[in-house]
Order: sequence, then structure tokens, then C-alpha cells
Amino acid sequence: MNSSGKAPRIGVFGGAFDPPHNAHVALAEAALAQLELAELHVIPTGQAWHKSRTLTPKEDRLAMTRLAFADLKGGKVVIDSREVLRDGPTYTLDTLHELQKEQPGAQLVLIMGADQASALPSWHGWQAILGIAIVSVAYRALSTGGIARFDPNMLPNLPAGARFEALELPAMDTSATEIRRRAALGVDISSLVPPTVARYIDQHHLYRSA
Ligand SMILES: Nc1ncnc2c1ncn2[C@@H]1O[C@H](COP(=O)(O)OP(=O)(O)OP(=O)(O)O)[C@@H](O)[C@H]1O
Ligand SMILES: O=C(O)c1ccc[n+]([C@@H]2O[C@H](COP(=O)([O-])O)[C@@H](O)[C@H]2O)c1
Repeated sequence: MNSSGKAPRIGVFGGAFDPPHNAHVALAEAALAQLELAELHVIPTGQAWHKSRTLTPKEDRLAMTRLAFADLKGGKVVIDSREVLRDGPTYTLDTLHELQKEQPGAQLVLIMGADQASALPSWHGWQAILGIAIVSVAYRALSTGGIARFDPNMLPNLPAGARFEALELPAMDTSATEIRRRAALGVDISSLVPPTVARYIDQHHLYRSA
């Protein structure tokens, strides 16, 4: 409990971050501004079992994640490397269990874009996740136009007591897929990623082929 008698809220924001981009940073800023978090853990995924493509080496994604979120103010952001250090497929449920043990009494708030929220039933142990964490969902612009909004009632077999919070974020159509595509074509990506990330991609010759 904190001084106001409420459980401290720990934000958990995971992603492949291949690469981290401006919408990820905006999402983290919005979470810090709106969700009354004591800490925000930004967690690059280790082995993304749910993605068919091979990710960029975890060392590069972790380094870019550190660069991308370095300027977020308030000292609340923790770049959390636990998933890239863990062997085997990355399951968010494992991460939540670890955080629960480390910070008993804290309220975990799992933060994601609407595309991932709609896919929740495909996650390992998704109903257990909803028993542990509040899920905070940001809008996401779709590449086809329009905005992905999320209605929890769309999820089949939603467990009783599942809690969702909306995260207000102007829809941004930035995606890592588009950044990788542009970089492979040699097209400028400087408006889509923080300058430090753009430099890292250039210096380490990442995404030179799609
Ligand atoms: N433009 C965006 N608006 C809102 N949420 C976003 C946006 N881009 C990514 N997210 C969210 O950030 C989290 C991490 O996303 P991820 O690292 O996979 O980036 P991505 O741009 O979706 O990558 P890719 O294009 O490779 O799938 C997910 O919860 C995702 O929904
Ligand atoms: O635990 C799972 O089964 C699971 C399935 C899909 C996605 N996730 C997590 O959701 C976060 C965002 O995923 P993505 O694919 O948008 O990068 C990232 O932290 C993933 O590890 C987790």
C-alpha cells in the first residue's frame, strides 16, 4: 500500500520493439500521464512464439529499447530485460507471476494496443492473465485506414472480474513493419523513430533487407 492506502500500480508494456518507434514512446508517455503508475516496466520480448518471422537479435532490440525510452521523465521507467534473458518462448503470464512475487501487494497494469487486446484469447494463459492484471488498451490506427477500437465484450469466454481501462492516445499509424520495409528500401525513417534509434539502425546496418 502507498501513503494514500492504495496498492501501487506497476505498468507492464511489452513488445518486440523491432524497432521501437514513436508510437511506442507516445504510448508509454500516455500511460505515465494517465494510469497513476508507480513504475512502468518496458519489456522487450525474448522469443516471440506468436510471430512467424525471426526477430532481430535480442541484444539489438534491448539496446534500441534503452535508447528509445531514455528521455521519458519522472524516473518511473524501468527497461526490464527479464524476457530477453529467459530461455524458451516468452509468455507474459510468466512475467506477471515474477513481478507479483517481487512486488507483492502491487496492482499490475498490462498495457497494449487494441490489436493485441483483440488477440488476447490466443495468448498463453490469457484468462489467468486477466485474473492478475488490469489490461489497459490504447487505440491503434489500422494500415487499411480507420482505428482499432477495442470492446472487451468481443472476447469469448471473458472471465468474470476481468478489468479493462482505456488509454487515450491519438491514433498513430506507425508500425515496426513499415519501418523495416522503408529501411530495407533505403527510405528515410527519421520521422518514425527517435533520432538515437535511427542512428543505431544505421550504424548497425539493421533492416537492410526486408
Ligand atoms: N501505432 C500504434 N498505436 C498503438 N499501439 C501500438 C502501435 N504500434 C505498436 N503498438 C502496441 O505496442 C505493443 C508492441 O508492439 P510491437 O513491438 O509489436 O510493434 P508493432 O509496430 O506492432 O510491430 P510489428 O509491425 O513488427 O508487428 C503492442 O501492444 C502494440 O499493439
Ligand atoms: O504470452 C503470450 O502468449 C503472448 C502472446 C502474444 C503477445 N504477447 C506479448 O504482447 C506484447 C506485444 O506483442 P507484439 O506481438 O505486439 O510485439 C509482447 O510483450 C508479447 O510478448 C504475449
